[in-house]
Amino acid sequence: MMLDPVMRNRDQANHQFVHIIKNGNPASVNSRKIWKETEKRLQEKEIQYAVYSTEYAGHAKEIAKEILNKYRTRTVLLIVGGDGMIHEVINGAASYSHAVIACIAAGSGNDYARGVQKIRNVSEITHLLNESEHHTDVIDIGEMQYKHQKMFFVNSLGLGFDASICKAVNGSKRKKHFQKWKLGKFIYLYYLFRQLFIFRPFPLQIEADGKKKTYNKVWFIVVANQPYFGGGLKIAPAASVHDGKLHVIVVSNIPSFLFLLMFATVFWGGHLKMSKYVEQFMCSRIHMATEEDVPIQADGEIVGYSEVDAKVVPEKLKVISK
Ligand SMILES: Nc1ncnc2c1ncn2[C@@H]1O[C@H](COP(=O)(O)OP(=O)(O)OP(=O)(O)O)[C@@H](O)[C@H]1O
Repeated sequence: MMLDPVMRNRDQANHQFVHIIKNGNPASVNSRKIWKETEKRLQEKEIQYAVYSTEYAGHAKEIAKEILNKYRTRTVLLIVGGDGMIHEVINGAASYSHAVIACIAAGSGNDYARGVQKIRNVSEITHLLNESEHHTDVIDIGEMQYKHQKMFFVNSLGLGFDASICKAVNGSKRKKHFQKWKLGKFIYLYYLFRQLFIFRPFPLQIEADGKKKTYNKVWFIVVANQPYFGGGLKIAPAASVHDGKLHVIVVSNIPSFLFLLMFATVFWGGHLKMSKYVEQFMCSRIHMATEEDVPIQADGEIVGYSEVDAKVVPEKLKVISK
C-alpha cells in the first residue's frame, strides 16, 4: 500500500507534525463530532498533520508500519479511535524506537486514554501534542504468545468471562446502535448480564514466574498492564505501566449473584476486598491453560482460546501522557 495521506496546515510556522491514524468506519455520531473538534484544535494550535483513514480491520497496523518505515526520526502517531485501533497501532509501532503514540479517545471503552494517557479531553491532548517532547513517557507493555503467534498488548490480556463479553460485543449487530446513541459503554453492561446466564466457570492451571497453581471454578483471569479494562472498570487498581510487572487478578469459586455484586464494586476497586474469591498478585511472566474452549482477549480483541503465555516488556513504548 502506498501512503496517501490528506495533508493539513502545511504552511504553518509551527514545526510540530503528527500522523493521524483514524478509524475510517466510525460507528457513532459522537466519533464524527470528536474528529471535527480534533481538526479544529489542531488548526488552532497550528500543528501540522497528515490523515490516514483505515479502510478495513487490521489496516491501522499496516499504516503505522508504513509511516514508521518512511519517516525515520521521532514520529508522533495520533490514533483517533478506541482500544481496538490502539491495539493494532501498537502492534505495528512498538518495535520502532522513534514511534510516539498519542490518542484521541473515540471508541466505546477507551481504557487506554483513561489509564495510560490519562487524558480524554481533545483540547488537553492537542495542548500536550504542541509540547509533545515534554510530555513523552516510556512505558511497559505486555507481550503474549498464542500458539506460534506473538502479539503486544497495552491494557490487559484476559481469559474467561471478560473475553466472552468482548467476543459477544465485537460480534454484535447491536454495537452500532449503542454507539450511535452515545451508549457504547452500556453494551458491555448489556452483555455482562446476558453472559452471566450462559458462561460456565472453568478449571485453570497457571505458572507465574515459575510457580504453578491450579484453580477450580474460574470466572476469569486478567493480566493487567494498567488499572482499567471493560470501559472504565478498575480491575487492577495498583497496576502501573512503570513497575516492570504484570498485575494478575483471578476470580474463582464465586456464586453468580455475588459475582454480579462484585462487578458493581470494580468501578472503585472494591472487589479486591472479596479476597475469598478474588486473588491478586504480580509477576513478570505467566502461562495460563484450561482444557475448556474459553476465549482470550488482548486489549478487548479476541486473540485465541484456552492457552496463552504472557510477559512484561519493560520500557518498550513511547507515549504522550499527562
Ligand atoms: N475501516 C474499517 N472497517 C472495518 N473495521 C475497521 C475499520 N477501521 C478499523 N476497524 C476495526 O474496528 C475495530 C474497533 O475500532 P475502535 O477501536 O476505534 O472502536 P471500539 O472498538 O468501539 O473501541 P473500544 O475498544 O475502546 O471499545 C478495530 O478493532 C478495528 O480493527
